[in-house]
Amino acid sequence: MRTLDDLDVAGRTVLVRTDLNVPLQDGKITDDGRIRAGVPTIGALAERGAKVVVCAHLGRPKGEVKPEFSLAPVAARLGELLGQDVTFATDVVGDSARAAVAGLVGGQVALLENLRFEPGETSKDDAERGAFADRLAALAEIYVGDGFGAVHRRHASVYDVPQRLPHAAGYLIAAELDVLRKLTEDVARPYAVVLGGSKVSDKLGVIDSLLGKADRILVGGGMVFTFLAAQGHEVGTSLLEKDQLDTVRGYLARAEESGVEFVLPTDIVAAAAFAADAEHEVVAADAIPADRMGLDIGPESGKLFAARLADARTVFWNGPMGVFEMEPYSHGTRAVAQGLIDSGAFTVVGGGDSAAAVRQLGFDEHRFSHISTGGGASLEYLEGKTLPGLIALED
Ligand SMILES: Nc1ncnc2c1ncn2[C@@H]1O[C@H](COP(=O)(O)OP(=O)(O)OP(=O)(O)O)[C@@H](O)[C@H]1O
Ligand SMILES: O=C(O)[C@H](O)COP(=O)(O)O
Repeated sequence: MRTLDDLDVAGRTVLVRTDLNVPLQDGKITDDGRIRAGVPTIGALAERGAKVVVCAHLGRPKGEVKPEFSLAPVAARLGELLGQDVTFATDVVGDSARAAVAGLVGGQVALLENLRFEPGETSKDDAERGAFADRLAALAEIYVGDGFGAVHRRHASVYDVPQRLPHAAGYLIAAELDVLRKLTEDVARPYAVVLGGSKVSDKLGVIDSLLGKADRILVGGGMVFTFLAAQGHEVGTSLLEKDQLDTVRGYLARAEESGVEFVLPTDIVAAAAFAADAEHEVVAADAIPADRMGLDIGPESGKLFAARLADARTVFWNGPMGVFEMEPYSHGTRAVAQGLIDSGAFTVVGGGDSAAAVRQLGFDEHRFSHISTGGGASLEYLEGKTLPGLIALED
C-alpha cells in the first residue's frame, strides 16, 4: 500500500475519503475526535500544495437529502482545527461541488456534502455505484483513502473511486493498522473482548470468529437483549434481533464447548421510555418488565465486568454499555472504561461513539493504549475479513 508520502501532490486535486461521522446533538458536534483524526492527512496535503477535496458520510440518511445529516457543522469545525477556511459544497457531485473544486488553489481545502445523500454511494448494484463513483472520481486527479472507520463498507467512495484514480493510504489508516495488527498476531492472554452499542445486526456476526480468538467475551449495550432472549428471558421493549436468536444460542453452546467465557450482565437499568427523565429502575437481567426497555447494564454487572477485565492482558472494546449520552444510563460504560484502565492490559477502544463516550465521561484518552476511530471496521479487521477499503488501496 502506498502512503501519501509517495505521491507528488503539489498543484493537483486530491480527493480524500475521511470518516467524519461524528455524534451530533441539536446540530452541535458533541465529540470531534474523528475530525481531529482526519487532520494530519488533510493538513499535510494542503501544506504540500494540493487542492484538497474532502468527502465523508454522516449517519445513515439512506440516499436522501436530509438536512439533519448535513456535514455543514463539520466543515466549520474542520476549518477551525486546520486553521484555515474550508469551502463547503452543498451537494456531493453537483454544481456546488464542481464550483467548490474549481475554485481551489494549491493549499486550500473543500468539503463535499454528505456522500450518503446520493443513493449511488451505498448501492448494492455495481452499475449504480459505479456510475456515482465515476462522477466523484471526475472531481479529482488523485485519491487518498483515510476513512478507517468506513473501510469495511463496499461503498463507492471507499471501494470504487480508488479503482478509478491513482491512490494511496492516508496517515490515519496506516496508524490504525499498525496498532490493530498487534491484536491479530501474538496477543497477550487472557484476551477479553467487550461488545455493546446499538448496531446489533451489523456486529453480532463478529462473535463467530471471536470464539476462536478471544478467551472472554463480555456483552453489554444493545447487544445483550438478544442473548437474554435466547436464554428464554423477557426483554421488554429493548433492542432485539429476533431472527438471530438461534445463532446466538449456537454461540453460547460453542463457547461452552470451547472454553470461551461469555460474561453477560446480571442486572439491567430498565426505563419506561428512551429518555433521560423516564422512570427507570435496576432489575435482575432475567426479570425485565414487559413494558420497560434496557438502557444500561446495572451496577452489579458493572462490577462483574470490571472484575472479569482485571486479570486480562489484552482488551478490545467496541460499543458503549448503555445509552451513555443520557446520564442515568452512563454508569455501565463508565465502569467498563475504568475496568480497562485498572486492568493495566494492552487496551484498545474502537468506534465513533465508544471513543466519544470515554472522552465525554471524563477519562483521559492516554490511559488507554489506543483509541481507534473504527468500531465495525476494527471488528471486521480483527475477524480477518477482507476489507473493501483496504483492498482497493493496494497496488
Ligand atoms: N441498551 C441500549 N439500547 C439502545 N441503544 C444503546 C444501548 N446501549 C448502547 N446504546 C447506544 O449505542 C450507540 C453506539 O453504538 P455503535 O454500535 O454505533 O458503537 P460505536 O462505538 O459508534 O461503533 P461504530 O463506530 O461501529 O459505529 C450509542 O449511541 C448508545 O447510546
Ligand atoms: O460509525 C462508523 O462505524 C462508521 O462511520 C461507519 O458508519 P456505518 O456503520 O453507518 O457504515
